[in-house]
Amino acid sequence: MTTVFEHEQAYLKQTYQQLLHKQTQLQAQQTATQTKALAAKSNLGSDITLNFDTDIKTMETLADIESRNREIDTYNFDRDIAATTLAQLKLLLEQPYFAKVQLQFAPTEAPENFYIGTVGMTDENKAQMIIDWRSPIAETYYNQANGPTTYHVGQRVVATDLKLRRQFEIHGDHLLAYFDTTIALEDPLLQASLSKHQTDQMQSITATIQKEQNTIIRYPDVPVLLVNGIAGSGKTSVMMQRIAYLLYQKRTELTPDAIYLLTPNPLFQHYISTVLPDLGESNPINLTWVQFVDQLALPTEQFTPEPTTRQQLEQMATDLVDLDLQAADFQPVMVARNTLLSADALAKINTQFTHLPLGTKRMTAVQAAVNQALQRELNRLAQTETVQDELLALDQTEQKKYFHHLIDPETNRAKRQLALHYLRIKYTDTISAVANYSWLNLTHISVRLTGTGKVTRLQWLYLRIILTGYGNSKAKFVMIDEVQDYSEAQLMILNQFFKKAHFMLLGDENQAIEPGKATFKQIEVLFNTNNKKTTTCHLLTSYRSTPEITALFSRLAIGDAPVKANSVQTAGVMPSIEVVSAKDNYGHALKKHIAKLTTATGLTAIIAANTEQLAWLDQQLATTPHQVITQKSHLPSHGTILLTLALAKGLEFNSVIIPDQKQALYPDTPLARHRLYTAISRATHHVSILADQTLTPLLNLKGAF
Ligand SMILES: Nc1ncnc2c1ncn2[C@@H]1O[C@H](COP(=O)(O)OP(=O)(O)OP(=O)(O)O)[C@@H](O)[C@H]1O
Repeated sequence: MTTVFEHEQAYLKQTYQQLLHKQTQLQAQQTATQTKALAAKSNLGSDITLNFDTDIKTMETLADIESRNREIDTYNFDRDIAATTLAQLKLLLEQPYFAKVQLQFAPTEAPENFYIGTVGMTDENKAQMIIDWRSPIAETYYNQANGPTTYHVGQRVVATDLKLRRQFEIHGDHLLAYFDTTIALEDPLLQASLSKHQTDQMQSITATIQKEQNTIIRYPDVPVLLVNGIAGSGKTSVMMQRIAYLLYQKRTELTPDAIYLLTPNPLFQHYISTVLPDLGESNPINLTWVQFVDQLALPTEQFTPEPTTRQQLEQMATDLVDLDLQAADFQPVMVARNTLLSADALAKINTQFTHLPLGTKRMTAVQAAVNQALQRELNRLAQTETVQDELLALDQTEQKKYFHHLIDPETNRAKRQLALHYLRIKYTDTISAVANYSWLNLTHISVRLTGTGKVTRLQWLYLRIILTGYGNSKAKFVMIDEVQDYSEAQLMILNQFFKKAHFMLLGDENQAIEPGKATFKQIEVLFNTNNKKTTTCHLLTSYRSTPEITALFSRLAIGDAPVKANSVQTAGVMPSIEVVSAKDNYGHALKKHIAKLTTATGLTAIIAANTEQLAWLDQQLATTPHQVITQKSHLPSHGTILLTLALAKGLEFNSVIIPDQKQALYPDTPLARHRLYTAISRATHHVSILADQTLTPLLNLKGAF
């Protein structure tokens, strides 16, 4: 009689062979398509007679080219589909699936097996061989409850009976182990995954997503989803899995370029960059706040560096309604070095629309009038002898540049049309400047509105948004990780800039390490605008840190509700807290800790409170091997690194050393408490806190250890 293990191993081998077979077939098919596409491309030149002598001939030639291009497009489409499937097969050949559920849909029916993998795959007969972890049926695996259960197919709830929930450890076609599981805390695959050493890049959590995390990943599409979770509870992981889930669920309408991801810094961007490709999906647009603002190419005005408050932006919006635009609030529109519309003329156009409130509606109306004037001017210029002579004097290269073919206008009308086309290209910059409201002097308006002679970058940007409707209306989702690091003003801007997008905001108030950032209450109020409602979810289990480390950082947590943090990691070692006395050498003690914690695998991070402390530590460690990590670095896979707390945000390390040099770095203030909480919670297994003579009062945890 075959054992369960033998049976599963045989099934795995069979599935693996099917995957290999499919791969071979697709590769052959792809080569054939490529050959056909190449033949069609090379025939394009020889089969088609290029004739641009007259308008009619030109149209016929273009139609011919168009039909050939369509043929090539079809080949390209087939090739792209095959390439996607081949990429999915590559993923599956590493691990065909990680779990199986056995479901019985009716007492009279036999239970059915469903094998769950990173992506779904059908066999030669189009029968489902592996189901995607994001498919409705896979929900039964993540619900983590054997017996009668349900899953969702759109709005429909399907009832079923989960007879078996089996997890696999698989490498290629080798079954290493299998576990039949019933409840979350006994999840052996989770324990196996957590006990592995952390790598320099974040890993996906597909096989071990926990129930509370699954609820968020599969949460219905709501306008604003706020995830409030303790350190290491999987917020970033959940965010990445939800992106993959949304891309699967909305695959006919959502592409990665309609998803924006706001992350703390470039080091973190690199850290998470392989998660989605490992799930068979492309990365969305990933920006830090600084990159977001930079790509908006704001003018290089002298903005005041003072922080911007929500109240200032709100006041600006209120005052704008009553503002009477003057000539100085406009900038002339120039065409061919001549003034088409002076500032006075623009102010006059504005007065025609004062029945509309000052804001996007009024500015759209003014813009339409400005655009009409511009088009009239281009029409007029197209009829002038100067422009027509300029047109006829274009050499062959220039003609191809402007028209993609050579021109030979036979009638005046044809000449005029070609001249207009030529002018529209020649003055593209002017046309787009008009479309981008360059005729508004936003700096002048913002200075008038603030009334202080000073304007911040955010005030300027906000004015542009509320006055001209500036923003990105193509983005469908905006995910903001570490949302506690954003001020109310920044969030107001993001909310208005991405006005059509749905938001997912993830953070931990206890990790707000800079002053002046938005609280979760403020975030909720701020996003509860325009009939939007914020839905809040909580994550209270730490997957990163051992119970001992989780206990230490959760004691530092402050908030409305006490943090009921727990850890699913197996027990580890107690954090070490050492106070180096005046007669001992602090640098020497530090090196001793580094030597103890640096292992062949995993990273040891020395987290400096700020750049000054980092420079000091770097000097102290001149003879100890370590790497200073900057924004542009990539994390090494092992060894000792030195980095600031700001850069360590969102990352994790096997061991963390927190040098509390001179104790003043972590005084008893809420902000210092957040900073220490954040630093400690970066550790998975070991924490060493090393104080110079006096221990921070924050760690005066009587009876804690
Ligand atoms: N369900 C899970 N299965 C396996 N590992 C998990 C799971 N959830 C989280 N982890 C692991 O726990 C660690 C912390 O996850 P993550 O960085 O996503 O948490 P976070 O809440 O964003 O952390 P922080 O806010 O402290 O930066 C990661 O190593 C992640 O892989």
